[in-house]
Formats: sequence, C-alpha cells, structure tokens
Amino acid sequence: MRVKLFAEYQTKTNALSLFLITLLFCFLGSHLRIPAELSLFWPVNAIVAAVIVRHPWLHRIRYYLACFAAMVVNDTVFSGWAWPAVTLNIANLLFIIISVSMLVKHYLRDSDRRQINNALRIFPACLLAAFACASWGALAQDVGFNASFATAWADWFSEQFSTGLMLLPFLLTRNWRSFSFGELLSPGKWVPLLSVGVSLVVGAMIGGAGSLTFPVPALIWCAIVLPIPVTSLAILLTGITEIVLVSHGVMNIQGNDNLLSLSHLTSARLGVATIAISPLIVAVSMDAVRQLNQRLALRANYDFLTQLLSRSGLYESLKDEPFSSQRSVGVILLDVDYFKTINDNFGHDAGDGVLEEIALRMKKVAGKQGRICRFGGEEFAIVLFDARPEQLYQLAEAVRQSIAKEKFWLQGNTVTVTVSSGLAQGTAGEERDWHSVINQLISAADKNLYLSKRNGRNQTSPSFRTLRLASDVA
Ligand SMILES: Nc1nc2c(ncn2[C@@H]2O[C@H](COP(=O)(O)OP(=O)(O)OP(=O)(O)O)[C@@H](O)[C@H]2O)c(=O)[nH]1
Repeated sequence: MRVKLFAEYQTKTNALSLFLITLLFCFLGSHLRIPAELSLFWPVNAIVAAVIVRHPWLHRIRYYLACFAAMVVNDTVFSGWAWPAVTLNIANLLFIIISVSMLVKHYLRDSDRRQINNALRIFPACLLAAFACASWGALAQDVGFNASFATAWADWFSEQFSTGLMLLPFLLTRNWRSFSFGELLSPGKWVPLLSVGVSLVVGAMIGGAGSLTFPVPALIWCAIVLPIPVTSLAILLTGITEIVLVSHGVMNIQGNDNLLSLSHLTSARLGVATIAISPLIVAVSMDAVRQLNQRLALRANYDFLTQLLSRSGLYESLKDEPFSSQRSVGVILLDVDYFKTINDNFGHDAGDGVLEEIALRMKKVAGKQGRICRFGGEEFAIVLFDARPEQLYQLAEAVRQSIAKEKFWLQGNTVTVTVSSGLAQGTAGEERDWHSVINQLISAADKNLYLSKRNGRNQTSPSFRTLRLASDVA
C-alpha cells in the first residue's frame, strides 16, 4: 500500500507530513554540526523547498508555519536553544519562501513532465534565497552568539548557496520514475561516472586550490552522455564528498597567503557551487537538444494533418523491419479521384477534412495489417509484409470500398469520394535493404495506379490474378 504524504485538500495530513519531514532533516542536519552553531550541511531548506515546489498547493502560510514549528521544536529539544531557535530559524524560512516563490511558477505538473521547465532558474533562486538567509542568520547569530557578522554571513551564504545548488537540480529536474537504471549498464554510461570518482581521489591526493576542479571535465562528460537526474546526482555526491574531504583536512585547498580571510570550508563551498553550475548548464543544454531532436524527428516522421506516417517516417520505420531476401512485401498506392474538384467546389479546408477522414477509414481497415503513410498531397501508401497477392488485393479493395461506400459530409452536402489504387508485390531479390525494395515497388504500383485512373477510376489494378510475386519489382 502506498502512503500518500500530500494531497491537495487534506490540510491536516499535509501540515503533519511537512512538520515530520522538516523535523527529520533538521535532526539529521543538527547532527552534522561541526562548530557550535552551524551545520556542515543544512539540507532541510532545499529539501522542503523542493517538496513545496513539487506540490504547489503547499505554497501557503500555514504550511510554512508547520515547517517553522518543526525547526523550533528541533532546536529547543536537541540543541537546548530557546529564543535563538526562533530568530535563527527565520533565516531558514526565508531561504525556503524565497526559493519556492522564484521556482514554483516554473514547475510542470503534467504527469509525464514533472520537472522544472528551466533548471537554470535554480541558480538565481538559490543566490537570492541564500543572500537573504545569510543576512538574517548572521544578524541573529551576531546578537545571540556574539559571532562576527562577516564570518557568520560567509558561512551561512556559502553553505546555503552550495547545498541549494547541489540539491535542487537533483530534486526538481526530472521525474525518476521515467528513468531506467538498465541504461547505466553500458560502458559509455558508467565510465564517465567512474571517472568522476577517479578525479575526486586524484584531487584529494594532489591537494591545492586546483584540486576542487578536477572532477569538472568528468562531470561535463556525464552531462553530455547521461540523463539530467543522474548528472545532478553525480554533481550532488561530488560536492558533498569535496566538502567533507576539505572539512576533515583530507583535501588541502588553501595556502596561507590568502587575501581575504575566508575559512577553508567557506572557500570550498563557494568553489563547489561554482563547479556545480558548469555541468548543470551542459546537462540542461544537452537535454534541450535531445528534446528538440525528438520533436523534429516526430514532426518529420508523421504527417501533421492525418497523423499517418510521412514518406520519410515510412522509410525510417522500415529500418526496424527484419530484412531477408526471401520475405515478400506488397505496396498499395492510393490516389483520391478528382480531388482538385473537391478543393475547387468546397474549399481547401474541406479538402483537408476529406484527407483526414480518408486517413481514419484507412486506419480502421488496414491499421493492424500494414504501415499506412501519406505519401504526398492526396496520395497514400500501405506497405504490407509477408502477405499473399490476393490478401494485398483484398485489402486494397476493402479500403477503396470503405471510402466509396459511406458519403462524406462537406459543408452541408453529402458527397461521394472515391480512390484509385495501384498494387505491386515482390521479394528483396538482389536488393540489400527495404528502402530500395519499397522504392521499386512504389514506382511499379504507380504505373498500375495510372491504369486504374485511365480505366475509369474508383478501382484497383491489377486484379490479384495478374499480380504475381516478384514480377513487378525492377
Ligand atoms: N486541400 C488540400 N489539397 C491538396 C493537398 N495536397 C494536394 N492538394 C491538391 O490536390 C489536388 C490534386 O489534383 P490533381 O493531381 O490534378 O488530381 P485530381 O484532381 O485528384 O484528379 P485525378 O487524380 O486525376 O483523379 C491539387 O489541386 C492539389 O492542390 C492538401 O494537403 N490539402
């Protein structure tokens, strides 16, 4: 049984779920504290922000109050803070509210596309949210803990900015359900991931300021060949690993001649945030290119008006058909009779309607047996594999009759529309692919179509008695 944590109209369940999620991640974050009051990672803000962006109806004051209550409870119970628990957590709330407000409008809720429509929006959202959060947090820390404002601000800002930038792309860019882990088994996919690990180890061994950037080429490689969720996960894990390595002194990134006195950790976090951006930009661009290619392929392979295969779509689909020189293949070429007259009498739109209706009737009669394609203008083709000549003829006749039998409704008039067909059947013979076989059959079928037109239209040529296997090819 699946437990649903959030539902649009269940206010109490939503508030309770948010309270518990916030409490859980606050508790985990508190146990990652290295200095007295700041955490090594404070992932709760980015996680809660992602939850709210994914469920936009949670973007309400009452739910923010539930998160705030959880943060205060956590700090009061586990850290023993009283008043600072309230003032410090206003900073966390600021991060969540600002980042959600900047991202929530851009989240696609359509079940297939659950993701942020432009991952690059995450960058300004994290920047502004981290700025506000750091400013309030450093002020509260200055008052409550007598910390230096500048140091506290740099800690808050670098931590929130880097954690947000590492976590939000991972949590918001794609629905994991649409991803298949089997994809990662091919070497072309896992080698880039392995090289991220290797470059991290080499960076830790060599040390120095440049070591943080060692994984960048490998991450960009991931961004080019892997889907966005995997790249975002690789970025997240790389960032976390580097911060942990720096904080434990394994990766020594800073000399003593620094101009600004930033702590190693603050510098590492800023470096990690910068590193996270480049592969993300590549990943988003690659994804856009992939989507565009898919859309272009779809547009090129299907006819917009009839939703049938286009001529190039037919040839593309033949690539999936197992090739054997023994297999027989047949082509039915259909042409609408006197279509120009239909256009002239009823207008071009009515002519389009006739083509759509013809396509529907063809799909109904021949859709399960063959590949139907709009070959061009008012000409259609059906390609049938492994069928006997009489089957090809019967199918052509069934299609012709389905069009001629039932009148078409054109601007208040009932009109009879007919089609003429030409057939050709053959085996591959000397040819090496279906593309050239079908090309030859189409020109043979075209000659037979001409016969149908010449003999009075609304008929199929030749009859199956004269249509012999292979005789029409070449
Ligand atoms: N409405 C519409 N008309 C189209 C489309 N594509 C081609 N046509 C028209 O189809 C007509 C084809 O006319 P012809 O090739 O002269 O043939 P026909 O009038 O069908 O006569 P026969 O084929 O000899 O029976 C032309 O007028 C084209 O403009 C289309 O997508 N929509």
